[in-house]
Amino acid sequence: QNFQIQPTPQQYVTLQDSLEIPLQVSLITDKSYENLPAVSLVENLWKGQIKENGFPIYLGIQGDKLVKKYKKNIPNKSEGYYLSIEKDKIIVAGADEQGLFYGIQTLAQLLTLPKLPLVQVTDYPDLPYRGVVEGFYGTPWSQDARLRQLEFYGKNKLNVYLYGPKDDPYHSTPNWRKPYPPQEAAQLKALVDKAKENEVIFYWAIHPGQDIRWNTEDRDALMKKFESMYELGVRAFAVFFDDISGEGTKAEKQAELLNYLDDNFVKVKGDVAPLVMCPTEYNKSWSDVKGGYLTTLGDKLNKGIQIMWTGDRVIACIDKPSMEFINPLLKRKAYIWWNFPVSDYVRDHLLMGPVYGNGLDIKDDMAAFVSNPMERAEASKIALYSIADYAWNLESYDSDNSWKRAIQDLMPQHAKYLETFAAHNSDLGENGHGFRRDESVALQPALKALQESYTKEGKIDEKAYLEVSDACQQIILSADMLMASKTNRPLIEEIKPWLIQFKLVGEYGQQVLQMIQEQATGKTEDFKETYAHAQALQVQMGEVDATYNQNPYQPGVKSGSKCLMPTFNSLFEASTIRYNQQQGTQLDTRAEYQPYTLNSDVSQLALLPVRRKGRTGAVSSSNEVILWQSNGQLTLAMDYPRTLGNIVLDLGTLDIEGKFVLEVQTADGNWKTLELKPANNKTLLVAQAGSEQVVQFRLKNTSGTLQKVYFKRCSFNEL
Ligand SMILES: C=CCNC1=N[C@@H]2[C@@H](O)[C@H](O)[C@@H](CO)O[C@@H]2S1
Repeated sequence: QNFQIQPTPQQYVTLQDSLEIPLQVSLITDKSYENLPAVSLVENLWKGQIKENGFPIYLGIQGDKLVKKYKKNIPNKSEGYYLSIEKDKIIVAGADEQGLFYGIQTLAQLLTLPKLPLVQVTDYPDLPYRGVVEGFYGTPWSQDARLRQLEFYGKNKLNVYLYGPKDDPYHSTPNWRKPYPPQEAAQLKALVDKAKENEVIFYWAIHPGQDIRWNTEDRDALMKKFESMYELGVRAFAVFFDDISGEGTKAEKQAELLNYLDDNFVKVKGDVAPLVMCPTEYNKSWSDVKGGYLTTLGDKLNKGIQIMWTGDRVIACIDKPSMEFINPLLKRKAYIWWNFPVSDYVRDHLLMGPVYGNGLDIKDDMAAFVSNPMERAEASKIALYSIADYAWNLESYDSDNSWKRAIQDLMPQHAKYLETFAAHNSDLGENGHGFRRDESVALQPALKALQESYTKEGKIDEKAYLEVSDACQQIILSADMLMASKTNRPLIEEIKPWLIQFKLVGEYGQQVLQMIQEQATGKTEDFKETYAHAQALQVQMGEVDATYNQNPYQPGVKSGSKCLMPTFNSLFEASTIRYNQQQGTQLDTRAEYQPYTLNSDVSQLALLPVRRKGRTGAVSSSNEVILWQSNGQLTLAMDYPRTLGNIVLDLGTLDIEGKFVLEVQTADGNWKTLELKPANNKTLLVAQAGSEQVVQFRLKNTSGTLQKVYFKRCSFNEL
């Protein structure tokens, strides 16, 4: 059968028979359950059709005499359930109340079929905690987006949501000490209630590390803040010490504080979930095992406290070796914070592709698997759907099948169009973490064949040509249909700039195909106009990129950036070069121009992409603390000598005297030092590059020791 339960259940037996969906049902359950989320859910499935003599649905929890005879069928696993749909009754028996809720979520999915299949589902999750940490930099999700998320988590059996948006002032420095104002407090309370309805544990996280003082005053301030959150109904707490520098990074102090909170708040309250903490060294590439930070946490932190971990690098897939490295150090199973589909370091890209690359053999090595998503909440649901699938049943996870079901679930009426869009908007582009994803997978062979046959021999591979031509039509059609969609408007509004860009990519592809066709078949009279049309589309794509989603980090809108655009640009250039050779013309052959090149021996900077916007060049910023070794340097080289105006830097501190030196090399080969002056009361430094033409400039750590700085900005403009 083509219907699949989400997440894939542990055991699913169908009796090859089905049942008309009962119009009226009677709920037979222990009366003390009436306001359980599970019961409210089943009442909503048969709104108003709950009658005494209706079709019997038995709802029970292991231990109730009501489900005594199913004792053996109910899995002895937390959140497990047994669902049996029979000719004359339905039984939903949970190992606990969450399991009962999930059994009904599964029943709800089966009710979307024309008839109810007679099945027996025996199911439970591989991992005890599965969900989402709203932990990204950027615009925090809106209240409505969060309410929709919590409903989505209930449906997909995700049971944790950690509230920790870096840019929420009451979560982080300096206002973490202050209680939420009434309006925000009311909104958080609404989220706590919605989470409860969906059997989701709502974790409220605090991020005090940048300015916390290790004294009783701040410790009490933290207790007080937790108390005020407890009043709002929060029953799960987290403390994040990531992306900070200075006093707050000390492991002993962090452990002391957390143990205090554990002993004097969590254990005292009695109805609060285990504390979760996010360490300062939160990935292997940053950890200095000998330094003892991780082993201090592992040794000193109360055993019940969970410790988060992102894997071998900030952005990395999780596998067995990763877990074998960290668990012994922490002396517990790491609580995985998976940095996907978060895109706060590649903000001009959407990550809509399949979830793949995590080990299927590590269900016993992780305490949790939570995803850090994109600031675009609805668009994140494609990945979150598959993360729910993976975390519930690792061994049976199939990334492509899951991705297709995720898309079907998100836009049932436009699944084909959303799949076309998602397939070509999945890679991150160059980025400081070096993390990449597949893109345009199904079309890659044809794109490659078309590009090779034309750029090498000037010939058209007909089969590839037709396939790419059809794909371009599909792209234009998909973009138009999605932009005009009447369903899931919140998603369409989020991705609209990328849909506009995606349509232009399809149109640009069509013109480029025409260019190579006209050039290869000697129809050169039309070439000039087709060339001009392609250029007009390049200008429009540049406009979209310079208009939407402007932010100080990775501004703009990239679509089809891994395969479609590089292929189309390469064919544009090759056909224009061939045309110029044939006709003796001088048409400009540049499709997309990148005149600046970055080089660095500081590993966290080496891969950072450089972007050009108009006459401004900027190195993509990083959210992290940069370990800039002594004599380490960052250079920006020009393709040819250019006159530069200002060079602007933000290293998170003005105190670079005797630590960093900025120099430029002019066209005559000489180097000269530039004076960096504070630009305003924050941490911006500016230097005038002078009137001479510059070949390259470089920033060097001349302090003789390792420097820990931020890398918030490095930009320059051409005069
Ligand atoms: C285990 C703790 C992870 N803490 C992190 N804080 C940062 C997050 O706030 C970012 O969204 C993410 C992607 O840029 O990078 C690190 S990951």
